[in-house]
Amino acid sequence: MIDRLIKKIEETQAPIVVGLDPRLNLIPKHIKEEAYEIHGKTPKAAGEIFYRFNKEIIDTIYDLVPAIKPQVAMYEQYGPEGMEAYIKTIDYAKEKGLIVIGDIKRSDIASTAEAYSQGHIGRVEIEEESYTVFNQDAITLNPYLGVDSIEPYIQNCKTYDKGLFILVKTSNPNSGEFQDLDVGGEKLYERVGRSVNQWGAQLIGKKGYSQVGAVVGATHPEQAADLRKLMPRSYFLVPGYGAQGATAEDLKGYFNQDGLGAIINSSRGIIAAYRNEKYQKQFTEKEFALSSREAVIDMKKDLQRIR
Ligand SMILES: O=c1ccn([C@@H]2O[C@H](COP(=O)(O)O)[C@@H](O)[C@H]2O)c(=O)[nH]1
Repeated sequence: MIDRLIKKIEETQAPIVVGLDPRLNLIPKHIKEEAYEIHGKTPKAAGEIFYRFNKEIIDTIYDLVPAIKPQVAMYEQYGPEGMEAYIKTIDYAKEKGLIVIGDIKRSDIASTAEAYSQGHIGRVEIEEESYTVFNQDAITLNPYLGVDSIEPYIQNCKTYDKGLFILVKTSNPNSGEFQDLDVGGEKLYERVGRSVNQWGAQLIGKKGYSQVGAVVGATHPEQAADLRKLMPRSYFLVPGYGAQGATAEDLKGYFNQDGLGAIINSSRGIIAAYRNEKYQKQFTEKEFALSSREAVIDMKKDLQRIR
């Protein structure tokens, strides 16, 4: 996965992942009205709305970026209809050649992690048949339960060429509450970073990076520079740019000298760009996807300044 991701980053010259986090209040009226007319104001309509919205965005940005990151919470809240939209979004993005990072943040004891791993990055078996359910290339995980909770995923990374991004230093304002605690002379996030680096050492790709990467929030540049040194071969998945306030200037220390090592996420900043005055001057609400395209182009230019 990591070599495929790096190849696409090099081809597009865009270390960008577009977060597909649809919310009904961020979706253009015409899409909602058409779905409500057919399905009523139901979870079925929500699923249809999300898929149509995502598809139009994917169609408009797939040539510019290497990857998308659907956030499972947005879909899961609507039950099976929401999850159907999640799966359809993944499959469509893959058809368009995009790498898909499922933001699922799972964590559980090994025997349960095994089931998550099979469903999300492996294959599930039903008697003598086996199926791919969620065809993601990589997923996000929470490391709180320790290495035995991560091992079932590492096995599937080897078998199926998949990737992991493990929470190391998250972007939220209270991330320091536990992650910055001193644990024997270092911060907890540093301790986790060392472990992630070690877990990934067995999965280094041709380009020198591991299939096991880290989530490092764009809102903590000092900690990121520290982690960059501790975990030179881990790819960083970096949320927090745009809507959460981080800027390109904050991101310099997330990349290695080779210009690689980080992929920056923007979700609301791209999918809701049509509500931004800057793009409203060029495009109508019905042309929301063109606003998203323009926002990706602007983000790419912004990141080029610091790489
Ligand atoms: O530390 C983290 C880990 C994950 N996220 C996720 O990234 C996106 C950010 O969305 P924006 O709209 O660009 O703020 C969202 O899916 C989060 O769940 C994060 O923000 N921070």
